[in-house]
Amino acid sequence: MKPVLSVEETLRLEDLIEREGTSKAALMEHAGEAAAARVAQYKPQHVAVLVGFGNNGGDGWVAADILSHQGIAVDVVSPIEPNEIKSPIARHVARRTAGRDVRVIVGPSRDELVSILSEADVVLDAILGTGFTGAVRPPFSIWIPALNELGLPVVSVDVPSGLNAETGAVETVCVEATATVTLLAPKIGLYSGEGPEYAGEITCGQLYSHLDEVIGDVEHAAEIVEPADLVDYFPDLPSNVNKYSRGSVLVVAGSATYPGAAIMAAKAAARAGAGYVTVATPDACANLIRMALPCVPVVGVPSDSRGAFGAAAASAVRELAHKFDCVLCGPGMTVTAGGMQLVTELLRTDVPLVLDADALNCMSRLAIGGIEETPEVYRREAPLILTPHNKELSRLVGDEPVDDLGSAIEAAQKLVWAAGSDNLVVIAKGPSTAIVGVEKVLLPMSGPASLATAGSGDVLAGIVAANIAVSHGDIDCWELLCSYAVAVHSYAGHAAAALMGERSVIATDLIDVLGEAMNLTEREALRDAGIELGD
Ligand SMILES: NC(=O)C1=CN([C@@H]2O[C@H](COP(=O)(O)OP(=O)(O)OC[C@H]3O[C@@H](n4cnc5c(N)ncnc54)[C@H](OP(=O)(O)O)[C@@H]3O)[C@@H](O)[C@H]2O)[C@H](O)CC1
Ligand SMILES: [K+]
Repeated sequence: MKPVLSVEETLRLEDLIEREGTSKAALMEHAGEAAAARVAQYKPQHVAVLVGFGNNGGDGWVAADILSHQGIAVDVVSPIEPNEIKSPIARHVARRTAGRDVRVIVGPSRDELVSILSEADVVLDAILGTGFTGAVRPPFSIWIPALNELGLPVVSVDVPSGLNAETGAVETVCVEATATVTLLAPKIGLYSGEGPEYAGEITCGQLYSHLDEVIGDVEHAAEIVEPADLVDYFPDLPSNVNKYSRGSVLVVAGSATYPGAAIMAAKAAARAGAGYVTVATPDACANLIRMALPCVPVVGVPSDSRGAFGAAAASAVRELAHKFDCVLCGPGMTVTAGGMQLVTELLRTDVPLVLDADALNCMSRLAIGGIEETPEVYRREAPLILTPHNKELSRLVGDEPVDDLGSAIEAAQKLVWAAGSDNLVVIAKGPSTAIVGVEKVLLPMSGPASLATAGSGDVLAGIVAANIAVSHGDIDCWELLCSYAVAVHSYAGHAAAALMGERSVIATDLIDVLGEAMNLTEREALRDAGIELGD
């Protein structure tokens, strides 16, 4: 797993490295080397380097020098003369580079800038990095749209200029990068808010060879899950299993209004490897679900007058629950008094539990204000996995706004820290999903746009429940198990898009390709771990 840092954590890390004997000036030289190496991959003959006033600009000046030594024509565009740069280390490298074989253009007009950029094969964006805040001021507010309009390949240093490295917010304008070389460790803003939209392909510049020895001493905002991290998470399928010992899931879901959610969650759980899946659903929709799922037993429990779980459903489901390796509750159930009783009862059982969709909305109504104020409601011994999207997560923490990765992580941490249990994990779903446990925040591979379709969350909930059931509790890190489930879901998005076209994917397509998605996840993990693949 690769740590992802906030801006403050990055500064702490730089200080730590300096104390170990590597100066910030030396880090800037390595940053410039990493940026130059990424630009050189485009095999350019002519490069334009846009530099700002700070150290991000310093990295650009170093890169310009290296690229010109490789025989590439380099134009450096700066808002001020090298001598006027305030940061001593950036000023030093700027003056050094200006004395070499590069063309330096200071303070060009918009038209001059466009004509310089038009000659370049690749542009290096070293305007603004982690020191940027607020709205982009002139002249960069003129440079950035002019650059974007040309549509050239752009490599950004550390973060695309205009992106807030902490929040991923773009207030006014931001460089649309083809690639970003982030320095030392990825910045959280690249994965949050609008970061993924602007950053292009993210690689990390290795500036310090002993990073592994010091990074543990700096707290980090999150960790990126790499394919190889999942190499131990492929459930075996030994020949001596039966349908029960493979892992059983009870899906408590559906209502007369939303029977389809129960169908998708149950089918996804079965396709994701659970040997025995049963649906408990209100009587009102039980027959419909039976017809749709011939391979799944469907137990009808008392409905209310609207065809949702009624008051007597809770005790009926509690009786059933303890016979299963995992219970998934929520898809399509709607929020009713019966549903709230049901969720309360399930939280009291000792069966691993996944709460999704309206089970989360029921849960948020079990307390006034944020549910984290009354953690006894959801604190339990057995694993509890919550799978909220931003709105559901916001309701769980007393309607505090949750609108980007950072605020989602914060809200999820409130919940897990209040309960203080290793067995509680929040899968905070969004364009970038975070998996939040007491000690870890993991960022699994983000999924393709094809996953943004109704029912996609029901499918993910089914995959999570199946993997919990299949593991039979033999798991030392629930966050990684959830990352595996999210990765399978993402690969299903890719596989379904390849078959159907990205715009056409619907949730049932994801279920149909789950087998292929599990194979893809496994193959990628083995390849990343350097394990030879058979034919
Ligand atoms: N992580 C590492 O190990 C290393 C990172 N390096 C690089 O350094 C930058 C951070 O450098 P810093 O000097 O702190 O900040 P920036 O260069 O990103 O930006 C500061 C300048 O930007 C101006 N600024 C700030 N906000 C705005 C705005 N809204 N509009 C226009 N200009 C803005 C600011 O001007 P002030 O007037 O506010 O002072 C500064 O001039 C990091 O990202 C890496 O690229 C080092 O190479 C060392 C290794
Ligand atoms: K930049």
